[in-house]
Amino acid sequence: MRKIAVIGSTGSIGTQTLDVVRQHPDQFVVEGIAAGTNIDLFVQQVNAFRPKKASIGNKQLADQIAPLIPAGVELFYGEHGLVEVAAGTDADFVLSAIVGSAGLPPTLAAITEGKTIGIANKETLVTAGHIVTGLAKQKGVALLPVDSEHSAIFQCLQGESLDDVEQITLTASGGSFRHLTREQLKDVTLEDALKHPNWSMGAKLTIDSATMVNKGLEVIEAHWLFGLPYDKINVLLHPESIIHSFVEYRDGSVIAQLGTPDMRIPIQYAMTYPARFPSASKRLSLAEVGKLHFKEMDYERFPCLRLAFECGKIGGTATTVFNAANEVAVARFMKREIPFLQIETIIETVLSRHIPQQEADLETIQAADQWARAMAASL
Ligand SMILES: NC(=O)C1=CN([C@@H]2O[C@H](COP(=O)(O)OP(=O)(O)OC[C@H]3O[C@@H](n4cnc5c(N)ncnc54)[C@H](OP(=O)(O)O)[C@@H]3O)[C@@H](O)[C@H]2O)C=CC1
Ligand SMILES: CC(=O)[C@@H](O)[C@H](O)COP(=O)(O)O
Ligand SMILES: [Mn+2]
Repeated sequence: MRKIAVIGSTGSIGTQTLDVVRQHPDQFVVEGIAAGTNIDLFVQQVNAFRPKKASIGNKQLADQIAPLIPAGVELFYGEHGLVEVAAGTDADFVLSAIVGSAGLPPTLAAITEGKTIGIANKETLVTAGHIVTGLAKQKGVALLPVDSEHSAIFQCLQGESLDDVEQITLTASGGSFRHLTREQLKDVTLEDALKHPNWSMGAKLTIDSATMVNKGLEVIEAHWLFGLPYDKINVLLHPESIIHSFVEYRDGSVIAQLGTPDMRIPIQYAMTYPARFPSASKRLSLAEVGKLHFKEMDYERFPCLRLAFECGKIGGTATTVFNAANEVAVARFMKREIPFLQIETIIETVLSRHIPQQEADLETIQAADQWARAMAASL
């Protein structure tokens, strides 16, 4: 029986993780769950899974739901609660699935306690990749990818040597506006941005996919997860999201991972690794799909991807600032304060005012994150 904790249990990844638990009740027990504001779903989850520890976004929400929490479940709130759920139970596997760099403290706490991490929260690696991977190495902790592209690469690397890898290619759907020109992007709405062509995901990630920031975050995530230099990481437009990513080896062989766009497949793989369990997910029929399409990335059309590569190569606090500026810009777009194209303007402007610091410790990273947030909010 694997004991798990889910950080971000009410979100897209969190609910699908709990679906996997429901499909394999004899394999998993939920020791902890943490969420933000969705108290109705959170209370349902607490009553269904009876974790030892549960945490909600803030004290006010905790007081509101306390009478609905069954005996035997300890209720926490806020950042302290996230850390309690991530690190303070008997769970041996923690699924890190909140959104944004808020995922950093609980992920570091779980690693410190030696827990295996299923890492969906890419912002954690982009914000402090060297700290997260350094601590994981020191503690002998596995960071198992959940992001579909990284799970694909991880699967393609099984039994292979990294020395034989010529390059890896992350596929990109192109997002909600892939058929639009930059001129047409001036007038797009929030509602349109939230319609991803292939995946059902949280709002922030869906917007990131439309700006191609998501692929930029994923390039940096791949650098940290697989220890590859940026010139070995490639991106290819693939509108169907069937080939989730692939690895090219030095003998000319290419190994790809394919599947229907269903996150329960990579989530379950991380939860059961190195075993594979049965899954109810829809099977891929290539005959039904018929054709797959591919196109070189256009870095003029998607400047945020170019910026992400640049920040990744600079390293240090550059990626921290890239991520934090984006988080604030996306939140502002979702509040309808700024038009879509200003997301990239804000990221670019904040980066242009930042002097990156190398080999930054956690305090320096957090200061850079806060500075970028304040700057992005003020523009
Ligand atoms: N969705 C997907 O298919 C994929 C997601 N990812 C990554 O996984 C992460 C989660 O994405 P996704 O599930 O789509 O996001 P969602 O917005 O759907 O869910 C986010 C979850 O985090 C919780 N949360 C957010 N902020 C806080 C906070 N400060 N404290 C406590 N809980 C918080 C939310 O709680 P509540 O809703 O209750 O407020 C919710 O449970 C992101 O980093 C994303 O990039 C990666 C690959 C695929
Ligand atoms: C499902 C998943 O992994 C998302 O991160 C996905 O990558 C979004 O798709 P695109 O960024 O390719 O549009
Ligand atoms: Mn992805």
